[in-house]
Amino acid sequence: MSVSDFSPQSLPNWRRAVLKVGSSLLAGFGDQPDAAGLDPRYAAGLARFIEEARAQQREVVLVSSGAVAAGRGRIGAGGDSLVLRQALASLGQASLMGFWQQLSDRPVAQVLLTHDDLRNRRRYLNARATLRELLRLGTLPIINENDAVAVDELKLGDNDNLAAAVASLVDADLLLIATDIGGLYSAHPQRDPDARPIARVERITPELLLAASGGAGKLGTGGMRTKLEAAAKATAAGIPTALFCGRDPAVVQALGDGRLHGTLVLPQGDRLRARKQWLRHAPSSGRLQVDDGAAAALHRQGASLLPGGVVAVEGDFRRGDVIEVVSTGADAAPFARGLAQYSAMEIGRIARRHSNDIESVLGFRYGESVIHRDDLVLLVVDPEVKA
Ligand SMILES: Nc1ncnc2c1ncn2[C@@H]1O[C@H](COP(=O)(O)OP(=O)(O)O)[C@@H](O)[C@H]1O
Ligand SMILES: N[C@@H](CCC(=O)OP(=O)(O)O)C(=O)O
Repeated sequence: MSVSDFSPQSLPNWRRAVLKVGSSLLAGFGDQPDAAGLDPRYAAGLARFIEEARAQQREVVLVSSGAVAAGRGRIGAGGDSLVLRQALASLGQASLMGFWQQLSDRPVAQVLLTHDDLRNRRRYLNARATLRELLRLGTLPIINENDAVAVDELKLGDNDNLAAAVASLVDADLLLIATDIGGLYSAHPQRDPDARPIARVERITPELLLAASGGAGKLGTGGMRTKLEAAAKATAAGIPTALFCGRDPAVVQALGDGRLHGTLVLPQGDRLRARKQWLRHAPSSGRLQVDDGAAAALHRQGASLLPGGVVAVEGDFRRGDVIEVVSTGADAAPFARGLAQYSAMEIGRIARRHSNDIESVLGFRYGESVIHRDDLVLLVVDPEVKA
């Protein structure tokens, strides 16, 4: 099996990507690994890819495994029980961050998440706001599962699935999964000599999942199966997913030039359409009445709803709920929907106020808008604005 099994194809155009780097690229192969058991021989190329992407005005959120391997390297513990892995992850996480910091020109920022954080609407929005802010500040956010507290139902289980969840969380337009093999094969490539490379996947079928179920490498958690599961989640949200070998400098270099040697899993529909479709049909928990100025701003593509334009609040919704937006006047049919950044009670207090006053009125602030433009969908097109 070699990387040249996968002939090049165009990578979809992207502006924000989530890059997942598995333990198989960070540890377990060095004759002289550093004190934490991590070895930069492959990570350095991936860090360079991230820097070059930033230079092209692209944003990358990194999901990095390797804490357990780093912890093991530090104290040389054998064994594989869950609680030992949790302890090793705690021992290794700081080393993992230090490792990436040494390879990166920009400040790195650690975000540890569990499944629970992503299921809970408020924590989901908070994590999203933090990640957006970290990107705005020009830092490199690095995400890992919060292994010390995550067991069973709290756990996403593997970083491939975590990366897919993060790709939706940050509205990425590409998920990149770097691993130690060229891409997806029709069977376990190290065990089946007839395994064929699969460069393009239109739909993830049960047969494909079965082909990918042969288990992980010696350091990895889920093998190809969890990568395909992650790709299924991301592509269902409209995010194309690329699987490639992070060990081959030529493959990583080509990626920066928009060429993929690996497996591309195609999105099921358009990313924005998938999200907007959801916003359009999710049950709403309340309404905001807005003045003409705000209505006109929302009709112009790209505007968020600011508290100053809100005239009245109806319903008892919470931060993160879907709400409708209506104009004042006789015709009260909603013309937009979106996710509330603040609860009904909070919006009641900041309505008609300038965004700069939010903090002094509420004592805290999640952001300047009551509905962020990324979370807003227009239901009707205003003919005057369109013309
Ligand atoms: N059908 C398949 N195609 C490619 N790799 C497979 C397949 N089935 C199992 N694998 C295994 O999955 C491994 C990659 O997963 P894993 O070890 O979990 O890596 P990582 O640490 O990068 O997440 C490969 O090295 C290979 O041994
Ligand atoms: N959170 C764990 C990684 C779990 C995991 O999914 O590992 P991998 O299959 O190498 O991506 C760690 O940092 O070691």
